Amino acid sequence: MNQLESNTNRWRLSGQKAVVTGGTKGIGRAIAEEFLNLGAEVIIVARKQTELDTLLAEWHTQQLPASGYALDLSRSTDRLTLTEKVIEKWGRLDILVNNVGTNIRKKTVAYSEKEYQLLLDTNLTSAFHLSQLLYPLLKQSAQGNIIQISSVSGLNHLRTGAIYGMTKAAMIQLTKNLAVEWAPDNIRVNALAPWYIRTPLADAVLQNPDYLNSVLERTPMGRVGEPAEVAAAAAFLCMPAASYITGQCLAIDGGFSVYGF
Ligand SMILES: NC(=O)C1=CN([C@@H]2O[C@H](COP(=O)(O)OP(=O)(O)OC[C@H]3O[C@@H](n4cnc5c(N)ncnc54)[C@H](OP(=O)(O)O)[C@@H]3O)[C@@H](O)[C@H]2O)C=CC1
Ligand SMILES: C[C@H](O)[C@@H]1OC(=O)[C@H](O)[C@@H]1O
Repeated sequence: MNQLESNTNRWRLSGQKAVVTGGTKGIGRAIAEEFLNLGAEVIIVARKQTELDTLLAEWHTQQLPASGYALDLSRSTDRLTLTEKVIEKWGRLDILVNNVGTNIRKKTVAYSEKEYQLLLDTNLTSAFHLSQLLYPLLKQSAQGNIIQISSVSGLNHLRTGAIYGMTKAAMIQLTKNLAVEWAPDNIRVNALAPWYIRTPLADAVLQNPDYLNSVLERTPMGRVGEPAEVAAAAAFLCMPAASYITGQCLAIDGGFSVYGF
C-alpha cells in the first residue's frame, strides 16, 4: 500500500460494517449518513417500521448500502434479535454506535419507578447489553470501535432530569472500563457528550423561546448544534486516523461545558 493510499484510507470508513442504534432521526440518522458517505455499510435500528422503511428507500435510491430492523432496544429480547441479525448478515462487526436514548424531564421527586426503569433500560442497559452481545463480533474486526452517545448532562447538572444525567454519566464510565478491558482485542471505545443539538428529542424544549434563550445564554458559540456536527466527531473517532484514541469523552457543545462566568 503506497503512502498516498494509506493516507486516503486513514480518513475514510471504507468497507467497515457499522450498527447505528436509533438511526431514523436526529443524531443517529446523521451518524448513519456520515458513515455511508465515508464508505461504510450500515445497519440502523428504530421502533417505527414506517419511518425505517421510508428512510431506507431514500438511501437505496442513492445506492447506499444500508439495512434496518424495527426493534425496541429497551427490551432484552430485541437486543438479542439484533445480534442474531448482525451475525446472519455479516458474521462480524467493525463499529457499534450506541445512540438510542430518550428523556423524561422532571424534578427528582416526581419520577415513578416505571419512568426510572424506562430511562435506565433505554439509555444505559441497551448500551451495556449490546456492547456485551456484539463484543465477539467486534473482536473479529482488526479495528473494532464502539461510540457511546452520552451527553453534557453526564458531566454537569442540567435541569432536564437526574435520571437521564445518571444514565449519561454511567455511559462515560462504561466507556473507560471497556476501553481498558478490550484494548487487547483492538476494540477502541469512546464517548460523545453533546449539548443541545437540533433534533426531535431536543425540539420538545427548544421550541419554547424562553428555554432556547436560556440555552443560548450558556452557549459561547451562541447557537445549538446540528446532528451532522456530532456525526463528524463519531466518524473521526472510528477512522484509522484515530487509531490511538480510546477511553475518551469528547464534548460536542459549542463551548458549554467550559463556560464558567
Ligand atoms: N438532541 C440533543 O440535544 C442531545 C441528544 N443526546 C443523545 O443523543 C442520542 C440521540 O438523541 P436524538 O437524536 O436527539 O433523539 P431523537 O429522539 O431525535 O431520535 C432517537 C432515535 O432513536 C430511536 N429510538 C428511540 N427509542 C428507541 C428504542 N427504545 N429502541 C430503538 N430505537 C429507539 C428513534 O426512533 P423510534 O422512535 O422509531 O424508535 C430515533 O430514531 C440520545 O442518546 C440522546 O440522549 C445527548 C445530548 C443532547
Ligand atoms: C443537552 C441534554 O443532554 C439533552 O438534550 C435533551 O433534549 C435531553 O432532554 C437532554 O437534556
